[in-house]
Amino acid sequence: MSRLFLVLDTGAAVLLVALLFVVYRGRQSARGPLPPGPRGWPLVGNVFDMPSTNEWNTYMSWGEKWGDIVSVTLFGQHIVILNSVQHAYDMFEKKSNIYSDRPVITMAGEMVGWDRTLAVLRYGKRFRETRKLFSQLIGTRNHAERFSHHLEHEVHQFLRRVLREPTSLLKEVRKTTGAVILKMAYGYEVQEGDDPLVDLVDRAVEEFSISTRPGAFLVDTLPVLRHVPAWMPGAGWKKKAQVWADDLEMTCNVPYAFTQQQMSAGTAIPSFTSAHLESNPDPEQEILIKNAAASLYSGISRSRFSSIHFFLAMTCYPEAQRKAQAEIDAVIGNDRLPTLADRDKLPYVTALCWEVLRWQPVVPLGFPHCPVKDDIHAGYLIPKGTLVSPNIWKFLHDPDTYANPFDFEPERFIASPGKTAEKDPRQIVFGFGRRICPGMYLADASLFISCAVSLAVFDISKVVRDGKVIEPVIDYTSGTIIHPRPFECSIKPRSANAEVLITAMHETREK
Ligand code: HEM
Repeated sequence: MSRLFLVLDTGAAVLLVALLFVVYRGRQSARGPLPPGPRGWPLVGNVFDMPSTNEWNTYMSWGEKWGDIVSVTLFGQHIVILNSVQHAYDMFEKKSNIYSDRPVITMAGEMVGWDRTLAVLRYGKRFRETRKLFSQLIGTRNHAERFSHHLEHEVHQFLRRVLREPTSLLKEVRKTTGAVILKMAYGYEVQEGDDPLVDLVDRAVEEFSISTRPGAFLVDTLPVLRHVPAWMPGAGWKKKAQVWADDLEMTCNVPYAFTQQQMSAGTAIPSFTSAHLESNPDPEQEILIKNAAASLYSGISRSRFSSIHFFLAMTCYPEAQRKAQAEIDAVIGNDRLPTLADRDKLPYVTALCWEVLRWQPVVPLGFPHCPVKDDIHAGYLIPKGTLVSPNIWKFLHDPDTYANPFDFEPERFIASPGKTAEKDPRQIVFGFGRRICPGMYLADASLFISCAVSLAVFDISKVVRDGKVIEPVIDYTSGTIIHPRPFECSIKPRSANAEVLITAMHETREK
């Protein structure tokens, strides 16, 4: 008897699900068809189709099968992937009044607390206020250039440390990007050796990257799970969320308190926080300033990983490296280092930096934009709240835009008789519309200066061990922000003169 009930119950449940599915599909078609995509299952949708590594490749192959706008669902959440940059411009820029919101991310945003920072903030008054503060610091090319001495100083420190310890490249890149942001945001000068604040910020940034990784936490798809008690077996992620929330809280408060204390002592170095605290001491503003300063952190990892991509590219493509060095030698000579002001005189080095951005974009799928209301785009229904992800990686490897897209060829950005330059990748790599990366000028300037001075003084090559050349494996992590897995490279001064130059730059600054 009980088996009969079980069969009836199961049968009824299946019938109900099927009915809901038909009604649901019917409702969709009444409003317009959703973009095509792999066929999912009732209720769970495309759970079994979603890739867990190199997502951008799978999405690109879906594009070849279903077209430039592909849609899937996960437990009822619509996800749209754009495989043509034109759709990204048409939706995020031309219809920016609709497509400027962000999705609610339960784990990273609500539970850890990153929703106080710009990248995760929903569109609205708070977003506009934070973005405005942010833009006042680094929103234009002029702002970035105003920081050129600071950028150059940190990069010279980087050269000196790498000269001393060439095998600790990753650690030194981390320290340099941390130092740039901490000084700009708080007027904090990092210490020699390990710096507690760089370590703290680094930890929080790593946790940001893990917690915003699409699909990393089931609670993002089923938000009701956030009410599961932390003691329940399998709820270890809740403890993790608490530890990460504490780290983020400290990352916001500790450097902020440092600036306040320096200001009271009259010893503060001018910074984003000190400037805003002086002009706006009211407590409501204090939270805004704290959150805007903390928003700077989330950008650190992107700048950092572009520098790592540069070292990987130079290890793999010695020909491009030689051409860039020849340009620096001819234009700058050997008795000084290039500066940001030399950029216009170094077109090949500039093109090489653009190619680093294009070759392996650090944010391959951008951050999702969400429409605030239903939209009909290219004849398809894009329901309110859909996660719309631009496949930036595909845009930058589209053979219609870039010839031989998988090769590393800086020349593609230099026009020559009978050949026009290919599209500037900065029009793609930094995202779109009202959510375009506000750190782009700073990122662009930092990448140029760190590439130019590194090329001026170092030879970067493959490691040779026991007479055998070690080929670096080009393999990437997954997630919102990606970076290459550890690889070996040899970094040596180009000449005795280069070595003198690195030391001299440091000593001149110290006097
Ligand atoms: C090569 C380096 C960088 C790349 C490739 C990059 C790329 C991006 C992309 C693709 C987005 C999403 C844009 C969109 O939603 O359409 C973004 C957003 C953002 N970036 Fe960057 N970024 C870089 C460096 C930086 C730096 C150095 C900072 C800060 C110092 C920064 C701060 C931000 C912030 C705060 C957002 C969120 C903006 C918003 O949601 O309104 N980024 N970035």
